[in-house]
Amino acid sequence: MASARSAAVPAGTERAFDHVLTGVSGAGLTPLEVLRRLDAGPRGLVEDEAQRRLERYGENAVLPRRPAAWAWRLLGTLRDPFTAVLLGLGVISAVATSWSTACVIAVLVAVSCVLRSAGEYRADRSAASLRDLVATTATVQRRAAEESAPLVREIPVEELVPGDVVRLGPGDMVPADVRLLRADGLTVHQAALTGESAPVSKRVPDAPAELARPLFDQPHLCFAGSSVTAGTATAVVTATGPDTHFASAHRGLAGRRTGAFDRSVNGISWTLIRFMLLTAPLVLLANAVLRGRGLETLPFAVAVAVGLTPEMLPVIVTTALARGAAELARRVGVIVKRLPALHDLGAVDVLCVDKTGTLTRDQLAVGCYLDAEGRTDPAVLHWAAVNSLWTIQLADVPAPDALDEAILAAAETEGDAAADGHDWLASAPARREPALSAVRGPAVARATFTDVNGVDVIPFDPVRRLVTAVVARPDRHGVHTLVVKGAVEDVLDRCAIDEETRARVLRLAERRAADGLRLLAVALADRPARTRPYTRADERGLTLLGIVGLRDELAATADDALAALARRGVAVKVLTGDHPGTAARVCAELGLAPGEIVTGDRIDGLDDARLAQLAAGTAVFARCTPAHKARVVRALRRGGHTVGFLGDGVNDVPAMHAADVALCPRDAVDVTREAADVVLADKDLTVIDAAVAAGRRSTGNIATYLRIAVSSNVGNVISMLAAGVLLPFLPMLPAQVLVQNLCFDVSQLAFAYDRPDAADSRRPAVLRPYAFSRYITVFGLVNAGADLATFAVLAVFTSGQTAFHSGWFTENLITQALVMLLLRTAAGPVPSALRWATGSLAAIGLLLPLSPLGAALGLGALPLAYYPCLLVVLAAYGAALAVCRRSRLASGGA
Ligand SMILES: Nc1ncnc2c1ncn2[C@@H]1O[C@H](COP(=O)(O)OP(=O)(O)OP(=O)(O)O)[C@@H](O)[C@H]1O
Ligand SMILES: [Mg+2]
Repeated sequence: MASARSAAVPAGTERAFDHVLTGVSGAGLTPLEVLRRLDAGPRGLVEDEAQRRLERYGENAVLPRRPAAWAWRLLGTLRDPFTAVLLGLGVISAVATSWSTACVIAVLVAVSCVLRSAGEYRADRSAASLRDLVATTATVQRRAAEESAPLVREIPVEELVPGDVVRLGPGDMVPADVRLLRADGLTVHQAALTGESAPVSKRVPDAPAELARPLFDQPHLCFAGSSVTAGTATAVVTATGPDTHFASAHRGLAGRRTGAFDRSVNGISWTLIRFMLLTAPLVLLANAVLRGRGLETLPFAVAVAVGLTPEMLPVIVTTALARGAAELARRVGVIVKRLPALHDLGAVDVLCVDKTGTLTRDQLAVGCYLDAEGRTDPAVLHWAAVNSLWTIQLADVPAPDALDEAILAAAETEGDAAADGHDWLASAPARREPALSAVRGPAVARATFTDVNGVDVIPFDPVRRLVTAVVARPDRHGVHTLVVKGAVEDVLDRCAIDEETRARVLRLAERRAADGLRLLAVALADRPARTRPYTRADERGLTLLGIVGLRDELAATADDALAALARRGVAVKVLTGDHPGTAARVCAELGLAPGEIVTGDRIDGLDDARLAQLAAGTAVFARCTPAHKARVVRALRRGGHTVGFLGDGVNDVPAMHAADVALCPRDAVDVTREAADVVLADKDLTVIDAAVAAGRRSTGNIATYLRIAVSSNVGNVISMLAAGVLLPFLPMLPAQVLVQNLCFDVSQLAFAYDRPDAADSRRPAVLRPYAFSRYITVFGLVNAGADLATFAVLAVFTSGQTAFHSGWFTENLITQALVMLLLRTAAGPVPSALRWATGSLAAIGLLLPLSPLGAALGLGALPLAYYPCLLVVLAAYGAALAVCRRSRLASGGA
């Protein structure tokens, strides 16, 4: 595969370590040789050298972090379907040599593109600054100077350079392409590169023969874009940023999942475009059949079609979402990393959460330690502590784990209390291990044991649900002791016990779990000492010691948050890896009726359709592996729900990817934060309610725009068709139609600043194309009625097309302003943006026909007698709107 990599590097590019890269993956170099070729060492780069390399090779980012240039942004907006349709119509007008229409369409396209790129630029900038707040870091080992001791510290991922020595632990993103120097039980998830969903194990290979495998299967290489699911490692960076395999595979691809937002906005856009494409032939046909007009009506038909296009939709959407996101960040510290996720959040009707650290505080305290008979036995706690201690000690990156922390703290207290009774816990002096004391603080460091020595670790993973520490005991020469702790069922599966004992221990666990305790079983096995590493295959034939029970406090605001979500019509489901009994108790305490609890094994036995059925009616899923969680989420989505997932662990990542919108607390591990669309300021769950409400408000504003824009456009088309047939001339000149349309569009931007009715955010808000249809029909007809009344007035008071055009133009703009004020959903005071917009519309409507610009457009002054009559028509129109709204004749919408 060496050739594959070298082939990917363009010839003649002087990238830093091409020679090394090819060598690294192919030639079976030893770690030391790799380091030498990278001009690096196992102790890490010197800071100055790292700085030089950063300047030379650039930031370690796949895409440049600078916002795109203006020209690119403008070009990008041309790709949107509305703009494309407008441009198409412009070309048709040009071909028909209707130059004025073509020019006005060009102006329209330009205005909408400029507005749109300005809106997107602002939105991108604020989203980027929000994202920076939750950016991921890499653990790097560097030295201040050549002779200084190496220092392990966190740096922004972008500052990594080739030759850097990095540490990897569970929950880390692999920050660049790296070559492993040392690895311990490392498994990584490389789905982003290979599409393979199961994690693969990585290690420093024993035999060079293994290096002949395909690139991504090579055991000693890890790649940017993958993440660590279990185990730890130390590695040297071989390629960064655009040189990584991830970058070459994803060049130009956004690679995001499509959520509810993309589906609904795309759906609406295409419905409208289809409708619009139908209008032009209809206008042509009506004029041809009833008036015998020919192709000379083409520019008019085109203008009517353009008038129907809500080309400001993308601008409104971006502005409304960006405003919502900025407000959330300011008010409750919730960070929306991807704007459409805010809409999806408002649409969520099922929120799945994990238990520990989400519903509970993840501040555990040991509640009991029992032998297999249910009697208190300090030896159980002791061995659990030995396991915790060495799991932490032997990891390259000590990963904080509340469970292990609690066990060590309890063991220390127990040791102090029984200092003379038990000799299993040495009191002092403690052997302070730098890695541990750095992470844990003094309390844990004191609990170090002097009588056992860690040899190896088989790290925890959420599928196996257990962790093994291998230790050597001073009193047993030539023997290694495997200390295993983990989920009761999974440890029992690996113990040499009879069915009866197994059943008894399971019952004991059941009883304790019903008290809400988290349970771990502890087991031992002696093996002849060896130097070969221990593997999962060694975890069998164990002797059961007993179980440790840990208590976890409920999160302070969890019950309030769940109640608030229920009021908003969001069903909460718990997906946990824990014991069903523990999960049931926690849910009951939170007032969440657990009902029947479904376990992971049961999920395995169901096909997708049956699972979808079951999932809809189940509130708690226990003993779930990461894959189970993801399957449940997918099943719920298939059942028509919009699903959010809130989790904080590596084991939640697959489910987060499967959900419409993924949430995590700010202190979650890197992969989880990377997978999340929405990052919560802290573990206070009540902010989710605020976020959901903000999402629904943004969606509400977009829906208001759509309802009003589309219904008045529909009204206009009906009037145009009617007038076209009734009049001996065109009811409006193409340029007039387009100018009027431009005024409508720009004024409607104000809806992004409205605050919709609170009642609107009481249920999940989804934009559905067909939900608007009744509303649009009713108000479209009322609008057309006002136009026809105006035609009658004009017929009485005026003659000639200029006066007719002017009269209708004035009426149209003022009715539009009325509609905007009367049909907005909010009951509160009119925001100033909307006051300005409607005021300006009315002013333009009244004054433009009198101005020189009006004259250029073919408009002119109107007889004074027209105005009082117009007032009567407007009053009647306003009254009709109010009646329709009140009678809920036209309910529907978002
Ligand atoms: N450090 C550990 N050592 C041993 N066993 C553990 C450890 N952490 C978790 N387990 C076991 O693995 C099971 C699943 O843990 P995991 O962290 O995967 O659960 P989860 O899905 O995150 O659940 P939760 O909803 O409680 O967060 C736990 O119930 C426990 O029995
Ligand atoms: Mg968890």
